[in-house]
Amino acid sequence: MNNVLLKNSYGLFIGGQWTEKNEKLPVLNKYSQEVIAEISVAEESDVNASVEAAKKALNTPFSPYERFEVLTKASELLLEQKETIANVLVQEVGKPIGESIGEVERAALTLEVSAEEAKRIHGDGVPVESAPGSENRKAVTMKTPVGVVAAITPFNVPLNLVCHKVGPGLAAGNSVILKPAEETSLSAILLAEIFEEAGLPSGRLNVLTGEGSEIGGYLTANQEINMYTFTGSPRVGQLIRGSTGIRKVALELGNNSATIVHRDADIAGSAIAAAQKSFNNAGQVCISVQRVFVHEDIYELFLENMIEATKALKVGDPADASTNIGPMIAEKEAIRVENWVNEAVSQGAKLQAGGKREGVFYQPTILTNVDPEMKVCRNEVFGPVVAVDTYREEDEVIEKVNDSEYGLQAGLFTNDLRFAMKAAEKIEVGGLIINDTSGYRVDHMPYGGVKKSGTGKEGPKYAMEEMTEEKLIVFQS
Ligand SMILES: NC(=O)c1ccc[n+]([C@@H]2O[C@H](COP(=O)([O-])OP(=O)(O)OC[C@H]3O[C@@H](n4cnc5c(N)ncnc54)[C@H](O)[C@@H]3O)[C@@H](O)[C@H]2O)c1
Ligand SMILES: O=C[C@H](O)CS(=O)(=O)O
Repeated sequence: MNNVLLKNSYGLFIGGQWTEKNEKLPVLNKYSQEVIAEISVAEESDVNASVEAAKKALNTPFSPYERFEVLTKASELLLEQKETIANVLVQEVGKPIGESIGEVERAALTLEVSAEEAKRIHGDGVPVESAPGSENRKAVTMKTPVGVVAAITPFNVPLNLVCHKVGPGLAAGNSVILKPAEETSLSAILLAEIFEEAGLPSGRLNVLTGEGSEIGGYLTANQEINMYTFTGSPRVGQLIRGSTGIRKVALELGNNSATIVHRDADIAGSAIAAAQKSFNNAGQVCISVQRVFVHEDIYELFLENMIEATKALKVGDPADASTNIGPMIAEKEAIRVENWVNEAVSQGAKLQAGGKREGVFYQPTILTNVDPEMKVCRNEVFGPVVAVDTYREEDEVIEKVNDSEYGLQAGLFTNDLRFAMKAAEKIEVGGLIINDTSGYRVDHMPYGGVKKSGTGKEGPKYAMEEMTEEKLIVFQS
């Protein structure tokens, strides 16, 4: 694979200007651990300057059709640079090249859908005249931008999850201040360059890089920001919720996703799907399959198939097209996963595949004989580990799935419509995927969790609901 021609260092993007700072953070190639570029570290004054630039930009009209044009152009430019940007994802995330190309394609689609939604923003007619005494009135609602939106994003899907905030944010008529994850900020910076080229008015998108704990504090303290949209860990999500008062907050947080494989399921198909969705992006996906519940009648055969599919996965250089699983984001994360698996084994779990770490790599790992209180079941692993358990009764498995503080998505393999309907009613998640795993997502669908998995929905149309205010206008004649 060709090396991308990245610059040595990148600046902040504020009010349409790129500003280099003296203080820098390195971005590592997660496979080689070499520095690929440096990013500037924003200070409080930069945060405040970006808020001023964002507010100023709101004073210049930016019509829905203009937003449509800019977002469409950005989507096209992203696709034109697909290979280059995928190459950056390979390096900064350690994501295998096939998946990285897939992420760029999805990101372009997210922007395209956002562009389309920009033309569909509309309010409603409200029949106030039907209330006694209001016969001489008429009312409509208008959707107005919330104003300045701060978007804070995680390391694992650093381009598409940024597009899920910037796309709807701009489409809804807002200005956006983006704070991408420090480990993987380069793709977000390249996206800002693309928006510049696409003709986005100055100040509508600002990018601040640096340590989240510091910049996050400056962002939440700034009272001129109208809304926060955050994707990341529940810990940080709670911090943001706790420090933003009555302002709007959308939170897309973690999960320990479950998938049920019922006795009538396609055993081989579900086992292959579960293996793929447990381990893609080294399990660093919020809807990654972490807990599988298999009906007792098919358990042995399912497990055999899943172990075979898992052992066929190749771990290695993410730039190599034959690689399925690359490095984790950092060695300390691989060590954490290793500790959790070792602890589970010491508590009685059985290793069916994997269980070994080599530096920043952790092998795809299947555990059985698990207990719900083990960390690998109770917590979010965010690594290539899956716990496979059994069940006998429908109500029992629904209870097992719901025995979680999270509730983002779940999967259920069955052709039994009655069970599927019951599961749809009883399973506590934002999305239930029938005949596929928890790991299914297309970018225009409503996506978001219940319980500790967050509040608010993404998918451009749904995110734009969150990023607009519904204003009522009443006319009296
Ligand atoms: N629900 C979803 O759609 C979704 C998608 C992807 C990832 N995630 C979750 O994200 C987590 C993994 O990502 P991560 O490790 O990058 O998460 P993280 O919470 O550590 O970081 C996310 C972002 O928050 C910033 N940040 C850190 N401290 C902050 C603070 N005090 N105030 C404000 N911002 C701060 C970081 O710099 C980063 O940009 C997992 O829990 C995963 O499930 C959820
Ligand atoms: O990590 C969670 C992501 O939202 C999943 S996806 O990449 O959007 O499918």
